[in-house]
Amino acid sequence: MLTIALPKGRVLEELIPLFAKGGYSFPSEWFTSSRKLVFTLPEQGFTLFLAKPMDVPTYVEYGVADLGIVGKDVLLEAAREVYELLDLRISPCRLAVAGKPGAEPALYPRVATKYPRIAERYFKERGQQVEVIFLNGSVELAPLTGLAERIVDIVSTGKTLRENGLVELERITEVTARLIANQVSYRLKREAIQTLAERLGKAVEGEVSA
Ligand SMILES: Nc1ncnc2c1ncn2[C@@H]1O[C@H](COP(=O)(O)OP(=O)(O)OP(=O)(O)O)[C@@H](O)[C@H]1O
Ligand SMILES: O=P(O)(O)OC[C@H]1O[C@H](OP(=O)(O)OP(=O)(O)O)[C@H](O)[C@@H]1O
Repeated sequence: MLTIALPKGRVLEELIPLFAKGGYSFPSEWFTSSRKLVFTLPEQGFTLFLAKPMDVPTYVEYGVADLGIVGKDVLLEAAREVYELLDLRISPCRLAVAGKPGAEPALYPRVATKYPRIAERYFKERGQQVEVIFLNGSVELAPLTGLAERIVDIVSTGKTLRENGLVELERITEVTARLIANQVSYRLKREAIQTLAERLGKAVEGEVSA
C-alpha cells in the first residue's frame, strides 16, 4: 500500500485527470464535495490524503506519506529532505520579482512574499541586501499599500499583477507540480513507487495507460 499526500486546491484539480490518464481513476466528487481528508483505495493500492500544499513535503520527509505531489515553488521553499521523482508538467506558473513600474530601486528594499526562503536566497546570490517580509497571501497588496517596494510571488496569466498596476521585474524560476518521495520508502517500496511513477510519466507524455 502506498500513501500519497496530495495538495488541496489548484493542483488537485489538474491531478485527477492526470491520474485517470495513468489508469488510476477516482471520482473527483470525493475531493470536491466532502470534508474528508483521507481516502483508502484498496483496489488501487493507495491511501490518499489531502494536505495544505506547503505541508506536503513535511508529510513526505517524515515518512507519514511515501509520496507527495507539490509545486516546485513549495518544494524549494520547504527545503525538505525528499527525492524529486517526476515533473508532472501541470499547474505551470513562475516565481517572479514584481513591483510598481518605473520605481527607483531603494538601497535596502523591503520584499513581501509567501516564499521567504526563496526570496532570501535569490537576493543573497545577487549580492542585494533586502528585508524580506513574510505574508500569507494577497501579496500584491504590499506595494500598493507601501508595506514593501517589491514582491516575490507566483505569476501565471499575469492578471493579478496587471489589475493591480504592477509589473514583473525579474523571473526567478519556472514552476510545475512534481512527484516527490520519502527517501526510505523509495528503497523499501521501490517497485510500487516505480510502477506509479512510470504510469504517471506516460500520462504526462500523453500515452494513456489501460
Ligand atoms: N495562479 C496560479 N496558476 C497556476 N498555478 C498556480 C497558481 N498559483 C499557484 N499555483 C501553483 O499551485 C500550487 C498550489 O496553489 P494553491 O493556490 O492551490 O495553494 P496556495 O494558495 O499556495 O496555498 P494555501 O491554500 O495555503 O493558500 C502552488 O504551489 C503553485 O505551484
Ligand atoms: O498571474 P495570475 O494568473 O493572476 O496568478 C497569480 C496569482 O495567483 C496566486 O494567488 P492565489 O489565487 O493563490 O491567492 P493568494 O494571493 O491568496 O495566494 C498568486 O499568489 C498570484 O497572486
